[in-house]
Order: sequence, then structure tokens, then C-alpha cells
Amino acid sequence: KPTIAILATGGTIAGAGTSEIKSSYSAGAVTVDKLLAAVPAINDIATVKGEQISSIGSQEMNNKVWLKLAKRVNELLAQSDIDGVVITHGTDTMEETAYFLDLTVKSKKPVVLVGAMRSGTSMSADGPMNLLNAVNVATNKDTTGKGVVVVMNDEIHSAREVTKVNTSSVNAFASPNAGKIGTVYYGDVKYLMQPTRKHTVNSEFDISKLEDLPRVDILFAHPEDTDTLVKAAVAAGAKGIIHAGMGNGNPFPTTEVALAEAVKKGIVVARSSRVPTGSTTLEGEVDDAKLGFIAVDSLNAQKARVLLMLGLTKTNDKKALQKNVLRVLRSYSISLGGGVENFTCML
Ligand SMILES: NC(=O)CC[C@H](N)C(=O)O
Repeated sequence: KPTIAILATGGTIAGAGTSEIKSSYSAGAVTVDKLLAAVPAINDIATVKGEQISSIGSQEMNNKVWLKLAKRVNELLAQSDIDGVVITHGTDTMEETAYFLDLTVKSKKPVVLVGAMRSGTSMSADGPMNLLNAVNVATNKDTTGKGVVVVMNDEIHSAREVTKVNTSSVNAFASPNAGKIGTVYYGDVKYLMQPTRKHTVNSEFDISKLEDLPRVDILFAHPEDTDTLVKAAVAAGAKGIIHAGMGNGNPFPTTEVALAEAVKKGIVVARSSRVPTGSTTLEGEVDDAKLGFIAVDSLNAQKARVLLMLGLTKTNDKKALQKNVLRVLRSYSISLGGGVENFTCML
């Protein structure tokens, strides 16, 4: 049997409430041992070793826990007696943690994030089946080399593409630009697509000696936007700003001026969009070359923030960062299933 390390961080999957028919509960109340004890069928497919990394709702996620988690995953996967890692996590920021690990874990071995939308004490709790499915995905040989994946509601998603799309439904995750990469039904794993953007083994970020990450703020654009929040971010010491612009990453004119001034002060401004699909292209209505902005392709604002934070640990040179974004982004294609290598759709 393969050996899988289960790293618990908190979230609804470890949540407990007082009534099975009420939506209120406390996240992260149940320990990893109790989580595993609730799904004894896991022991038939893997030898599991539980570790508690944190006990938080993932809205409390922070640089310290991210770095602790990434370092521990790298450490465990370097051991020959560990075959994969499953991370139980709250769903609010699961997409960011998944992408952070996708860019910082250096191993081909499976790394699977899993959560739940209903707490363990709820009627029809989804956590136990999600966890059983996650361990099956982690022990499946086809997960090798896929980068970090997220398992929720019988679906497998790639870390770069997945995002939370519903606040309460068990069907809360989707990959709006690319689609799910596989399914897992009562433990039966079927892959449909292969993510080929830079991840895990070919990632260039090294967090092994980092204690913290540079501050990057996200600003959300709207009509009658102002320069106030840009100035506040600059005054607070942000090293980067992700601007979630209108349409193809467009700022309100007043905000655009403030962002260009921030660039002159050495802050890296990256244009993402508040639109859920598509990319911010380099040649749109905003003159990036003149204003000194960089574009983030199809990353959503919260994932662009993760990439920029990591990029800023290496350089704050805009050209290098844009090249980095493009290297991470442009080299990407999704090949259709069945090993049809030359039949790819570039995103
Ligand atoms: N469904 C959930 O996991 C949400 C619970 C909590 N807000 C968290 O993200 O951890």
C-alpha cells in the first residue's frame, strides 16, 4: 500500500456544529486524527500519516502558514517512504494555497488539496467522500507529474485554473478557462486532460530559506473609482499591486494615473480583470509599455497576487517579471486526453 501524508490546515472539512440541519458551525474544530477516523475505508487503499499544520478557517490563511506548508510538503516528498500528500483545507482560499504550492513544491509526486462545503456534523456531509476521493487521487499513478490538484465534488482540477465559484453549494469549484482535468467517483479516478503550464518540478521559485513574502495588494475596479486605495497601498508599503480591472483589465482614468505614479515609485503594477474568464492581453486599450504595467494573462486577481509575491522574491524588475509571467503562462497548453500530443489548444 502507498503511504500518504495527510496535512490538515482547518476549514469546513474539519468543521463541527450543533445541529445537522443548521448551516452554522466552527471551521477547523476537528483534529486530523478524528477526520481520518471518520473514513476508515481510507486504510484499505493507503497507509496514512496525519499531521496538523494549522486549525484555521482559510480566510485566515497567511504567509507564515503558506511557507510552513510548502516547506513541509517539500520535506515529506523528498522522503522515499512518502508517496504523496493530501492537504485538508478550507475552501475560501484553497485556490490560492493550491497555486502557491504548484509554484513552490519541487516534486512529481501527487499533491492533492481537498475540502468540504458541509461540516462533519451536517446532514449529507461532503467531507468524508471528498477525503476518500482525494486519497484515491493521491495514490493513482496518473496523478504523478500533474502539478498540484484540487479534489471537490467528484472533480479533479488543476491548481492554476481552479477557483471557488459558489459560496454555499457542494459544487463550489470550477476551472472557468480550461475545465476540470478529471473525475473521481467513489474512488475511481479518470483523467481527461494534462496541465502543462510550469508547475512543481519545473518551478523556479525556491522558498526553502524564506521567512515572509513581499506585500502585494489587490484593488477592484469600478466606475467612479478613485486614487485613494492606490495611494493607501503605496503608503502601506505594498511592493506590488494587482489591479482587477474592468473588461480587458482596464482601470478607471483617475486610478490609471495613480497606478502609473505608483510604478514610478518602484511598485510593480499588474493588470488582471474582474471578469471571470479570458486574459488581459498585452495589446489592449491600456498602453502597458508607456505606463509601466504588466499583464497577467488569464490568472484571476488572487492567483496573480500569489505569482507576483513569488516573482518579487526574485526580482522587482518589470521586464523580468513580465517575462516570468509569460514564461509561466505562455508555455502552457492543455493537451486533449489519450496522449494526442500534437493536438493542443493554446490558452
Ligand atoms: N467551506 C469552507 O471550507 C469554508 C469555511 C472557511 N471559511 C474556510 O475557508 O476555511
